[in-house]
Amino acid sequence: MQRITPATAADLFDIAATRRIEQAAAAALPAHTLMQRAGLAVARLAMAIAPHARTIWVACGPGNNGGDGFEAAAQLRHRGFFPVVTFLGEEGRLPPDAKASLQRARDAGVTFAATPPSAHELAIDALLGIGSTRPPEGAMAQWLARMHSSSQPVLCVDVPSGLDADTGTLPQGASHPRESALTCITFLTLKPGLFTAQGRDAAGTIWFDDLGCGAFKDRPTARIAGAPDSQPRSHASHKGSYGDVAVIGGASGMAGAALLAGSAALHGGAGRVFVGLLDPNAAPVDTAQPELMLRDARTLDLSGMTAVCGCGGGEAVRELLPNVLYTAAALVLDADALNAIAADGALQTQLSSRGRDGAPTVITPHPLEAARLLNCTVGDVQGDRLTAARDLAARFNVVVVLKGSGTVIAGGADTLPVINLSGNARLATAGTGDVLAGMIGAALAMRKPAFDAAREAVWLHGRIADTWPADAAPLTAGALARRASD
Ligand SMILES: NC(=O)C1=CN([C@@H]2O[C@H](COP(=O)(O)OP(=O)(O)OC[C@H]3O[C@@H](n4cnc5c(N)ncnc54)[C@H](OP(=O)(O)O)[C@@H]3O)[C@@H](O)[C@H]2O)[C@@H](O)CC1
Ligand SMILES: [K+]
Repeated sequence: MQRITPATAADLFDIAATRRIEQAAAAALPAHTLMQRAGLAVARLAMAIAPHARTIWVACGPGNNGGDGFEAAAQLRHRGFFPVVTFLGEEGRLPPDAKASLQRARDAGVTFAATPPSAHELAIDALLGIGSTRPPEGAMAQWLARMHSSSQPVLCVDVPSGLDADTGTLPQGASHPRESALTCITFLTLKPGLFTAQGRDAAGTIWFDDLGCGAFKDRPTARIAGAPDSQPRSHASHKGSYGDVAVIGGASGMAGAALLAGSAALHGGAGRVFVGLLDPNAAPVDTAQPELMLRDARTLDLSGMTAVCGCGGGEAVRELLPNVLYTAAALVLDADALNAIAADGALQTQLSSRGRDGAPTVITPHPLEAARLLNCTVGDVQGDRLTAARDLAARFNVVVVLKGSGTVIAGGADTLPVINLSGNARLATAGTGDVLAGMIGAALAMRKPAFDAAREAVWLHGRIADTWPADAAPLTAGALARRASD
């Protein structure tokens, strides 16, 4: 059993691949072995979470997820605990594994009840796993709401019931659990939906158990990539070794966004950082960051530079985009640059031919910007973030950083997308996106391949938030930028 952390590197498998893997694993073992192992793993984790529990409520559904619950209840009873099982299903329609485990729970002397116990110290959610086909309703929805409104911990079996294990979406109106009390133990494969969209909030702390089946020979859907390797700088290097970044943005009243991106590029390790401001009346120097070389955006020659374009760009950035797309040696497009491209077919054509020509290009949309670029709704993007990121990457021949909970980094068809696990809600504050764009710019300027530059910067950006002291002042974008070298 392994706890999944932001530093974990592993492949993710969708439901279809998980089914194939489960079939192959089951065929290689005596009947019911997988479910017995799954139930034992649930019981062990339950005992670790609530070692002094008097009552453990095990809510079991109509399929094999419920079977895992019966099996866990049997194992808990054997160890002196008092599980109370509530079962929502028909015994006659249970799959064979679950039926066998139901009998094992009965044989172990587990208590069965028609309604949840009046009090419990731990709830085990074994209602639905990867076989969820529709939103939970009636008693199932009520039981889930009851678990999630209780102050007692919840242990989800395989996936939180109702969560789409491929996309991480929860049915509309699903009760929203509190992360602190949530644990999920998932079996055989790590599923992408646990790590993006609503998955992270719904699952809480995630544990993985391969049920003794080892590594799998199936095509992963995506992966979690863990911490990037740190590469020490060689002693015989100089500022030219780390490249030039030019931030293009900061229209009237929005200079701060461009300065934040510049600061992040600087602290992220770029050799020299120019900030090309779009506001002709902008101050000629940032006295707080004199290392930043402030220029009029229209005067910068971007050939040989990495441009970070769009931060605080307003409408003004639009007129510069044809030149930026044409000349920048490497490019990060953010915010207003993306909005301008979404509204202009000619810029879209230019962007995709730039990518086709092999010029390193990263776009960093949040879901609304992604929806504009894909000409769909935010709901469509959030309903399947992996597909949205892959579609954008394919359409524009770029590396895509689709921001949000479980940021997705997608590249070409032969690159497995990555879901990033570092970061938290401290990043939900103005300017953190500008900082990310600057950090990616610094990594590109150091001539890292675009996908690696994006993945590493996203991870580091999140890690700063994860390591921000709980008792410190709130994390501001300025402070985030200054720690970009961490
Ligand atoms: N076999 C093994 O040894 C192992 C199995 N494992 C475990 O099996 C799980 C997969 O089992 P599974 O395929 O039976 O699917 P599961 O999620 O239990 O649900 C299917 C049932 O729910 C029903 N249903 C669907 N939605 C519903 C709703 N909203 N409200 C009410 N009912 C709803 C659906 O009915 P139907 O849609 O057909 O009407 C069907 O009856 C997997 O996640 C893991 O926990 C692992 O431990 C490895 C070892
Ligand atoms: K479940």
